[in-house]
Amino acid sequence: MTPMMRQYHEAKEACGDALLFFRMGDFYELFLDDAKVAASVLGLTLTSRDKDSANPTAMAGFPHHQLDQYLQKLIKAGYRAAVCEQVEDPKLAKGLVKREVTRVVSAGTLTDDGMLDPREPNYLAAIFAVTSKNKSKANSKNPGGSANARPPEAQIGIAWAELSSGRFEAGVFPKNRLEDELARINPAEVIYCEDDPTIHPDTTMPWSWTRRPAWSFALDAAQKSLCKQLSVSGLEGLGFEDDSAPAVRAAGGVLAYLMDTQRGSLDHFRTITCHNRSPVLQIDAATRRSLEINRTMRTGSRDGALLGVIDRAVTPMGSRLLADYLAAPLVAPESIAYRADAVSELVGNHSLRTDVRKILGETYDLTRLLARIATGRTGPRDLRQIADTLSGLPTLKARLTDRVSDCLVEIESKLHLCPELRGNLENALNEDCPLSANEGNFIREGFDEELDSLRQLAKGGKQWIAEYQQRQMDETGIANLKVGYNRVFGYYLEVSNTHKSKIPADFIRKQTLKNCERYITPELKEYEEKVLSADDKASTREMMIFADLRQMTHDHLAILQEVAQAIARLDVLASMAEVAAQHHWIRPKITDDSTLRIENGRHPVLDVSMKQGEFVPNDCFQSPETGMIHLITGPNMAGKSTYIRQVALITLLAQTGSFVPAESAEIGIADRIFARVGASDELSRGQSTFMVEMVETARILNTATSRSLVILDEIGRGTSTYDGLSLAWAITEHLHEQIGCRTLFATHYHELAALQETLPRVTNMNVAVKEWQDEVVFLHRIISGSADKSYGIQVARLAGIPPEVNARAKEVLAQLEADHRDSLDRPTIAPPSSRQSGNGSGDTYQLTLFGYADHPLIQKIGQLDFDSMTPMEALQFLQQAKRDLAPSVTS
Ligand SMILES: Nc1ncnc2c1ncn2[C@@H]1O[C@H](COP(=O)(O)OP(=O)(O)OP(=O)(O)O)[C@@H](O)[C@H]1O
Repeated sequence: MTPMMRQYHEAKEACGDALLFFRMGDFYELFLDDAKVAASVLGLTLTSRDKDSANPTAMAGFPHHQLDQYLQKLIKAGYRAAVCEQVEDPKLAKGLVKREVTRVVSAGTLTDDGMLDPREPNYLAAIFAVTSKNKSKANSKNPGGSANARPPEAQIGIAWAELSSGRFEAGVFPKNRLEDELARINPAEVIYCEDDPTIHPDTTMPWSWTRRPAWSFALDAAQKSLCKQLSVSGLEGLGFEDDSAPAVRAAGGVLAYLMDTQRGSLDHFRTITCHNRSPVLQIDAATRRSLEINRTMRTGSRDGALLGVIDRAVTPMGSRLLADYLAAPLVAPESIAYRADAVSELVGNHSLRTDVRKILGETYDLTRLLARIATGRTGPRDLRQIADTLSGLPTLKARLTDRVSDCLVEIESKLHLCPELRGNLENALNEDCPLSANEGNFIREGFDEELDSLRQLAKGGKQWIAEYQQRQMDETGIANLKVGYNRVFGYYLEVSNTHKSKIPADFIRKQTLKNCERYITPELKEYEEKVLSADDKASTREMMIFADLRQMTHDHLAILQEVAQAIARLDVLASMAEVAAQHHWIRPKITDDSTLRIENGRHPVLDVSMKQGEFVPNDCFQSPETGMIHLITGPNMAGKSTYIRQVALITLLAQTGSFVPAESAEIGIADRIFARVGASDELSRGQSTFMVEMVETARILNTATSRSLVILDEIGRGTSTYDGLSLAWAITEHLHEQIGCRTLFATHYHELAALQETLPRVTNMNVAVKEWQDEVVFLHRIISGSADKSYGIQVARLAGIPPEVNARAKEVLAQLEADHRDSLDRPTIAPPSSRQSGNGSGDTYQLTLFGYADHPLIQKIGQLDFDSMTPMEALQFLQQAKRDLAPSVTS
């Protein structure tokens, strides 16, 4: 093995399962199996080293400037990559150039702008489950209560961090909420303990999974490393009490992974937030999908989802924070009011809003710039952008003075101007700076005397060389004599063979090429010395100044992070205000009960995307007094789903502090929102559509509280009509009797309308349509009462079902309806046994699909007196009954 291959294997060993990008001169090379993966995933050409040997080594490579592009492709394909750089100047290296793995890149540890969507956070999450094996360690001081207490709910610690911003949070959650919490965080990568038998990575999820050794989740080590990183003596002060051990272990896992992969400093991780200390509106993964909060269901894109439509943020920081706000709306009325007051002020003050947005629009992504400073990956352009961002702050701060809302006052107080830092950066850096310091020439002329004089010398030297070339041409009479430069000889004079005879005696020949010869002269060498050393000295000096500026900025890290956070918050509030002002949204009244009063509400997405006035507004009034369950019937395409989603989205928006699309709204704070809307295809997860629907419904029935908001769309559709209707019936009863939460249930089972007669808090609603010449006209207006017709066949025609199929469907429908009337006339269904025994009401009600109470046969049976009948008479009665039911039954 060559020394270089030995060096390669050492590096490869240190980076585990990551593919190793090995820097060789101007190329990155991959070897052996890595090369084969790279060839297939990245489309690189597979070649081999030592082709003639018995064991050639597979290799594939690409020019160094294409690194980002290939890293991105590899990470998208679910791989991790380690970058092994040359860490000394090859010119100065004695023997083999020193190389080191400088970072390991994975989906959750991306920081390069080119690989990140500026509007999306990019979290790395770690999960740590409390299993019987590690329970005593995880929760030593709180082993789970007394002997006869119920076994404690299984728990899981989740921590999440963003390398590109320094945001770090952790919390303990019931284990059955794992998927929901991960859906809220929406991480790019999830790490978990390889020894944990209870974690089964679901590879259909949109994040990648990485196994990590158990030691990296050890409690003691986690506590120590977190305290060291955050410069605190204990984690209790940050809200992590004894019962937070799983969260601490998960956070330790995150930190260990970052330290392992980043090798550089993590100075921007300065604190960690304990998630459990500030409860939020709980939204499970299915609801998040159904409501299309971040992504649309069909295309998975941000555009068209709530987030994409209402995002008017002018900075990427604002866009990312808005995503966080929508992912975790608030439940404390005072916190909601704190934000809403600020939105209100910005809505009411047009010029303030416009000015603020204009200044914010000129700032850069301070959060990510600071992360690059902290991790030592910063360049001159980053520093210049920090200076430019700071330069907008005085006007912004001035614009925010004398504000009324506490939130804006707080934001103003956090816009630290950092005049000294700004002055230094502005004075030192050119307006147009290169990305990398190695490119040089970014320090302004006049900033540093020594640098200026070195630059002058270098420039003067080059000029001298040009003059020297001219002089030599004149003196020798060689018109095509040139001064050239290469690394081996430095400066030389090049003369073509045709002029060989004119070479003066003081030219010293250095190299013979095919058509020319190269010479040096003592005079040329003397000047070369000056020029080159001046150039070198100038770049060393420039690097020194750059390092000072970087250090100075690093010293302001904490204060600048506060500024970045303030800018992001202001941007989100101004974005909310902008949408509200543009689309005439109003501030909802937030109450602490379970009322919902929305007058002329609109769907937030359609309200923004449809032309003004096109969307038909609708009311929604729910309260314990006026009814908590709305059963909404109506034809297909009438707008049932739109309506129920609109109510859920208005509630969600209201709890983020935003205004809402309505004429007036009173929203009782919901603790959870559940949406079971539309069939989601989970075949890849091995579940049928009906199964998914039932799993999600089961979860609603098991976890909703009286303060929740539930929206259900056509529950039971994926099975037989009888099964579906029975389930929908029983689910509605359960929601009414046992949970008592606000519920909007859109359904095609018109039979459910009968529930209004016996369940006091059920109200029937339907969506108005008009029939006109066998056509159906959708009015999209929600009115009280239940629908009497489905119009499915008319809607099918609109969808392009061929006329002959449509006509036949009408015939079949007519036949079915006639049969239905003859044989199943007004059946009855008894109320649930619990209700019968519970309140003794014993009500019965009619249901056209069920029971046969009014059937003549049933009535005859009811009139029989068995005591006075002989067995033969009973048999004869049965025979006659069978004959009466002929022909359908007897055949
Ligand atoms: N209030 C409204 N104003 C204007 N257009 C609306 C309104 N509500 C719904 N629509 C339009 O009608 C279409 C159908 O709405 P929606 O999907 O809510 O109907 P639906 O009753 O749930 O239908 P289905 O029973 O077939 O699922 C939507 O695409 C939307 O564009």
